Amino acid sequence: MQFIKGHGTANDFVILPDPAGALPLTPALVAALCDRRRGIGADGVLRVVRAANHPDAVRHAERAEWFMDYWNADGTYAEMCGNGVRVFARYLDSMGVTGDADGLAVATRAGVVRAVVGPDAIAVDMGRPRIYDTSTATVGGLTVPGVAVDCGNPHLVCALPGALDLGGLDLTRSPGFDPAVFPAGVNVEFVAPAEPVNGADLHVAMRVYERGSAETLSCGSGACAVATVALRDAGRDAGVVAVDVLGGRLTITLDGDSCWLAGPAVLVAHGEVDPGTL
Ligand SMILES: N[C@@H](CCC[C@H](N)C(=O)O)C(=O)O
Repeated sequence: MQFIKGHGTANDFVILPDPAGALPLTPALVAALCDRRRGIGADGVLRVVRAANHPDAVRHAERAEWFMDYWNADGTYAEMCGNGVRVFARYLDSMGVTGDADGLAVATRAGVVRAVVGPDAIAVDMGRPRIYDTSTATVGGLTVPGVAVDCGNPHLVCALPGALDLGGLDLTRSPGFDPAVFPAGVNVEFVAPAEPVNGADLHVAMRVYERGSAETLSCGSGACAVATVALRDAGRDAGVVAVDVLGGRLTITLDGDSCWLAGPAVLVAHGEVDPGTL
Protein backbone atom coordinates (compact mmCIF):
# COMPACT_ATOMS: atom_id res chain seq x y z
CA MET A 1 0.00 0.00 0.00
CA GLN A 2 1.48 3.33 -1.08
CA PHE A 3 1.43 6.23 1.35
CA ILE A 4 2.53 9.83 1.68
CA LYS A 5 3.08 11.56 5.01
CA GLY A 6 2.24 15.23 5.43
CA HIS A 7 1.25 17.79 8.02
CA GLY A 8 -0.28 21.22 8.49
CA THR A 9 1.09 23.06 11.55
CA ALA A 10 2.07 19.62 12.90
CA ASN A 11 -1.42 18.11 12.57
CA ASP A 12 -0.11 15.07 10.72
CA PHE A 13 -1.72 12.64 8.30
CA VAL A 14 -1.09 9.46 6.38
CA ILE A 15 -2.30 10.07 2.82
CA LEU A 16 -3.50 7.00 0.91
CA PRO A 17 -3.96 7.49 -2.86
CA ASP A 18 -6.97 5.38 -3.86
CA PRO A 19 -8.67 6.95 -6.92
CA ALA A 20 -10.92 3.92 -7.46
CA GLY A 21 -11.98 3.64 -3.82
CA ALA A 22 -10.78 0.05 -3.83
CA LEU A 23 -8.58 -0.07 -0.69
CA PRO A 24 -10.05 -2.29 2.02
CA LEU A 25 -9.75 0.43 4.65
CA THR A 26 -11.12 -0.59 8.06
CA PRO A 27 -11.15 1.16 11.45
CA ALA A 28 -8.52 -1.35 12.67
CA LEU A 29 -6.21 -0.65 9.71
CA VAL A 30 -6.55 3.12 10.15
CA ALA A 31 -5.73 2.83 13.87
CA ALA A 32 -2.73 0.59 13.05
CA LEU A 33 -1.40 3.03 10.41
CA CYS A 34 -1.76 5.94 12.88
CA ASP A 35 -0.05 4.08 15.74
CA ARG A 36 3.08 6.11 16.54
CA ARG A 37 5.13 3.12 17.69
CA ARG A 38 3.91 0.18 15.63
CA GLY A 39 2.70 2.01 12.52
CA ILE A 40 3.55 5.12 10.50
CA GLY A 41 2.09 7.44 13.10
CA ALA A 42 -0.42 10.22 12.48
CA ASP A 43 -3.41 12.12 13.85
CA GLY A 44 -5.51 10.78 10.99
CA VAL A 45 -5.74 9.23 7.54
CA LEU A 46 -6.68 11.06 4.33
CA ARG A 47 -7.80 8.66 1.64
CA VAL A 48 -7.73 10.29 -1.80
CA VAL A 49 -10.73 8.92 -3.71
CA ARG A 50 -12.50 10.15 -6.83
CA ALA A 51 -15.82 11.53 -5.57
CA ALA A 52 -17.65 9.47 -8.17
CA ASN A 53 -16.23 6.31 -6.58
CA HIS A 54 -17.31 6.82 -2.97
CA PRO A 55 -20.89 6.53 -1.70
CA ASP A 56 -20.40 9.44 0.76
CA ALA A 57 -19.29 11.79 -2.04
CA VAL A 58 -20.92 10.72 -5.26
CA ARG A 59 -23.53 13.49 -4.86
CA HIS A 60 -20.68 16.03 -5.03
CA ALA A 61 -18.97 14.49 -8.08
CA GLU A 62 -20.16 17.21 -10.47
CA ARG A 63 -18.65 19.95 -8.30
CA ALA A 64 -15.53 18.22 -7.01
CA GLU A 65 -13.49 15.49 -8.66
CA TRP A 66 -11.76 14.40 -5.43
CA PHE A 67 -13.13 13.29 -2.06
CA MET A 68 -11.14 13.60 1.17
CA ASP A 69 -12.13 10.43 3.02
CA TYR A 70 -10.95 11.56 6.47
CA TRP A 71 -10.47 9.13 9.40
CA ASN A 72 -9.38 9.93 12.96
CA ALA A 73 -6.44 8.08 14.53
CA ASP A 74 -8.76 5.80 16.50
CA GLY A 75 -10.44 4.54 13.31
CA THR A 76 -13.58 6.65 13.53
CA TYR A 77 -14.31 9.03 10.70
CA ALA A 78 -15.30 12.68 10.80
CA GLU A 79 -17.24 15.08 8.62
CA MET A 80 -14.51 17.68 8.30
CA CYS A 81 -10.81 18.27 8.88
CA GLY A 82 -9.54 21.76 8.03
CA ASN A 83 -5.82 20.99 8.19
CA GLY A 84 -6.57 17.74 6.39
CA VAL A 85 -8.08 19.65 3.45
CA ARG A 86 -4.97 21.82 3.26
CA VAL A 87 -2.63 18.81 3.26
CA PHE A 88 -4.92 16.98 0.82
CA ALA A 89 -4.72 19.98 -1.54
CA ARG A 90 -0.93 20.02 -1.20
CA TYR A 91 -0.85 16.38 -2.26
CA LEU A 92 -3.20 16.91 -5.24
CA ASP A 93 -1.19 19.96 -6.31
CA SER A 94 2.01 17.88 -6.18
CA MET A 95 0.32 15.44 -8.56
CA GLY A 96 -0.52 18.24 -11.01
CA VAL A 97 -4.18 18.63 -9.95
CA THR A 98 -4.45 22.40 -9.65
CA GLY A 99 -8.15 23.29 -9.91
CA ASP A 100 -9.45 26.38 -11.68
CA ALA A 101 -9.57 30.17 -11.15
CA ASP A 102 -11.72 29.62 -8.02
CA GLY A 103 -9.23 27.18 -6.53
CA LEU A 104 -9.30 23.44 -6.01
CA ALA A 105 -12.67 21.92 -5.07
CA VAL A 106 -12.47 19.17 -2.43
CA ALA A 107 -15.47 17.06 -1.43
CA THR A 108 -15.77 16.22 2.27
CA ARG A 109 -18.52 14.59 4.34
CA ALA A 110 -19.55 18.14 5.30
CA GLY A 111 -19.81 19.31 1.68
CA VAL A 112 -17.52 20.82 -0.94
CA VAL A 113 -14.82 23.30 0.12
CA ARG A 114 -12.32 25.24 -1.99
CA ALA A 115 -8.59 25.47 -1.43
CA VAL A 116 -6.18 28.04 -2.82
CA VAL A 117 -2.68 26.62 -3.02
CA GLY A 118 0.39 28.83 -2.52
CA PRO A 119 4.04 27.83 -2.33
CA ASP A 120 4.04 27.92 1.48
CA ALA A 121 0.54 28.54 2.73
CA ILE A 122 -2.67 26.87 1.63
CA ALA A 123 -5.97 28.60 2.38
CA VAL A 124 -9.32 26.85 2.41
CA ASP A 125 -12.75 28.44 2.64
CA MET A 126 -14.46 26.34 5.30
CA GLY A 127 -17.76 28.21 5.13
CA ARG A 128 -19.06 30.28 8.03
CA PRO A 129 -18.99 28.31 11.34
CA ARG A 130 -22.32 28.30 13.20
CA ILE A 131 -22.57 29.08 16.91
CA TYR A 132 -25.53 27.06 18.19
CA ASP A 133 -25.41 26.47 21.95
CA THR A 134 -23.50 26.86 25.19
CA SER A 135 -22.13 24.04 27.33
CA THR A 136 -19.23 23.22 29.65
CA ALA A 137 -16.05 21.16 29.62
CA THR A 138 -14.35 19.71 32.68
CA VAL A 139 -10.59 19.46 32.89
CA GLY A 140 -8.46 18.70 35.92
CA GLY A 141 -11.47 18.99 38.24
CA LEU A 142 -12.39 22.42 36.83
CA THR A 143 -15.60 23.17 34.93
CA VAL A 144 -15.13 25.74 32.18
CA PRO A 145 -18.04 27.34 30.27
CA GLY A 146 -17.88 27.07 26.50
CA VAL A 147 -19.62 27.78 23.22
CA ALA A 148 -20.78 25.04 20.83
CA VAL A 149 -19.76 25.69 17.23
CA ASP A 150 -20.58 23.70 14.11
CA CYS A 151 -17.79 23.73 11.51
CA GLY A 152 -19.18 20.73 9.71
CA ASN A 153 -17.84 18.86 12.74
CA PRO A 154 -18.65 19.73 16.38
CA HIS A 155 -16.54 22.01 18.58
CA LEU A 156 -16.71 23.33 22.13
CA VAL A 157 -14.72 26.56 22.51
CA CYS A 158 -13.79 27.30 26.13
CA ALA A 159 -12.13 30.55 27.21
CA LEU A 160 -9.70 29.73 29.97
CA PRO A 161 -10.33 31.69 33.21
CA GLY A 162 -7.67 34.43 33.57
CA ALA A 163 -5.79 32.80 36.45
CA LEU A 164 -5.17 29.59 34.51
CA ASP A 165 -2.23 28.86 32.24
CA LEU A 166 -2.97 27.15 28.89
CA GLY A 167 0.29 25.21 29.18
CA GLY A 168 -0.71 23.83 32.57
CA LEU A 169 -3.85 22.04 31.37
CA ASP A 170 -3.79 18.27 31.62
CA LEU A 171 -5.00 17.09 28.21
CA THR A 172 -3.64 13.57 28.51
CA ARG A 173 -7.28 12.51 28.92
CA SER A 174 -10.45 13.69 27.24
CA PRO A 175 -12.08 16.68 28.92
CA GLY A 176 -15.56 15.89 30.18
CA PHE A 177 -18.46 17.20 28.09
CA ASP A 178 -22.25 16.96 28.02
CA PRO A 179 -23.32 14.10 25.71
CA ALA A 180 -26.82 15.61 25.53
CA VAL A 181 -25.33 18.61 23.70
CA PHE A 182 -22.75 16.56 21.79
CA PRO A 183 -24.27 13.10 21.17
CA ALA A 184 -21.59 12.29 18.56
CA GLY A 185 -18.69 13.56 20.69
CA VAL A 186 -16.88 16.87 20.35
CA ASN A 187 -13.53 18.53 19.74
CA VAL A 188 -12.70 20.74 22.73
CA GLU A 189 -10.62 23.92 22.36
CA PHE A 190 -9.21 25.88 25.31
CA VAL A 191 -8.38 29.47 24.46
CA ALA A 192 -6.33 32.27 26.01
CA PRO A 193 -5.73 35.83 24.75
CA ALA A 194 -2.31 36.63 23.24
CA GLU A 195 -0.33 39.81 22.53
CA PRO A 196 -1.41 41.81 19.42
CA VAL A 197 0.35 40.86 16.16
CA ASN A 198 0.65 42.75 12.89
CA GLY A 199 -1.88 41.85 10.23
CA ALA A 200 -4.52 40.46 12.59
CA ASP A 201 -7.43 42.13 14.38
CA LEU A 202 -7.27 39.60 17.20
CA HIS A 203 -4.65 37.14 18.45
CA VAL A 204 -5.36 34.12 20.63
CA ALA A 205 -3.64 30.88 21.63
CA MET A 206 -5.40 27.54 21.87
CA ARG A 207 -4.92 23.91 22.78
CA VAL A 208 -7.24 21.22 21.49
CA TYR A 209 -8.36 17.76 22.50
CA GLU A 210 -9.71 16.18 19.33
CA ARG A 211 -12.50 13.66 19.16
CA GLY A 212 -10.92 10.45 17.91
CA SER A 213 -7.30 11.66 17.99
CA ALA A 214 -6.61 12.95 21.57
CA GLU A 215 -4.54 16.12 21.99
CA THR A 216 -3.11 17.26 18.65
CA LEU A 217 -0.69 20.08 17.90
CA SER A 218 -3.19 21.84 15.65
CA CYS A 219 -6.81 21.67 14.50
CA GLY A 220 -7.91 23.77 11.55
CA SER A 221 -11.65 23.51 12.05
CA GLY A 222 -11.04 24.15 15.77
CA ALA A 223 -9.12 27.34 14.93
CA CYS A 224 -12.08 28.46 12.77
CA ALA A 225 -14.45 27.81 15.69
CA VAL A 226 -12.17 29.72 18.07
CA ALA A 227 -11.85 32.68 15.68
CA THR A 228 -15.63 32.84 15.22
CA VAL A 229 -16.23 33.02 18.98
CA ALA A 230 -13.35 35.51 19.49
CA LEU A 231 -14.78 37.89 16.88
CA ARG A 232 -18.30 37.58 18.27
CA ASP A 233 -17.02 38.33 21.77
CA ALA A 234 -15.25 41.40 20.37
CA GLY A 235 -18.57 42.57 18.89
CA ARG A 236 -17.50 41.95 15.30
CA ASP A 237 -18.78 39.65 12.58
CA ALA A 238 -15.78 39.99 10.25
CA GLY A 239 -12.03 40.23 10.69
CA VAL A 240 -8.69 38.46 10.81
CA VAL A 241 -7.74 36.30 13.79
CA ALA A 242 -4.26 34.87 14.35
CA VAL A 243 -4.62 31.57 16.22
CA ASP A 244 -1.48 30.12 17.77
CA VAL A 245 -1.55 26.35 18.13
CA LEU A 246 1.22 24.20 19.58
CA GLY A 247 2.39 23.45 16.02
CA GLY A 248 2.55 27.01 14.70
CA ARG A 249 0.16 29.75 13.63
CA LEU A 250 -3.08 29.64 11.63
CA THR A 251 -4.72 32.75 10.22
CA ILE A 252 -8.50 32.84 10.04
CA THR A 253 -10.35 35.44 7.99
CA LEU A 254 -14.11 35.71 8.48
CA ASP A 255 -16.14 37.74 6.03
CA GLY A 256 -19.77 37.20 5.07
CA ASP A 257 -20.35 33.48 4.48
CA SER A 258 -16.63 32.73 4.19
CA CYS A 259 -14.16 31.50 6.76
CA TRP A 260 -10.69 31.23 5.27
CA LEU A 261 -8.28 28.98 7.15
CA ALA A 262 -4.68 29.63 6.09
CA GLY A 263 -1.33 28.18 7.10
CA PRO A 264 1.54 26.00 5.94
CA ALA A 265 1.01 22.47 4.60
CA VAL A 266 3.88 20.18 3.68
CA LEU A 267 4.51 16.66 2.42
CA VAL A 268 7.48 15.11 4.20
CA ALA A 269 7.79 11.48 3.10
CA HIS A 270 6.40 8.77 0.90
CA GLY A 271 6.75 5.02 0.87
CA GLU A 272 5.09 1.63 0.93
CA VAL A 273 3.57 -0.18 3.88
CA ASP A 274 2.49 -3.78 4.07
CA PRO A 275 -0.79 -3.83 6.06
CA GLY A 276 -0.02 -7.41 7.05
CA THR A 277 2.94 -6.24 9.16
CA LEU A 278 0.94 -3.73 11.21
N1 LIG B 1 -7.68 18.13 12.94
C1 LIG B 1 -8.83 18.39 12.18
C2 LIG B 1 -10.13 17.88 12.71
C3 LIG B 1 -10.23 16.37 12.56
C4 LIG B 1 -11.59 15.79 12.89
C5 LIG B 1 -11.93 15.81 14.35
N2 LIG B 1 -11.02 15.05 15.16
C6 LIG B 1 -13.37 15.29 14.51
O1 LIG B 1 -13.57 14.13 14.87
O2 LIG B 1 -14.30 16.07 14.26
C7 LIG B 1 -8.87 19.80 11.63
O3 LIG B 1 -7.79 20.30 11.29
O4 LIG B 1 -9.94 20.36 11.45
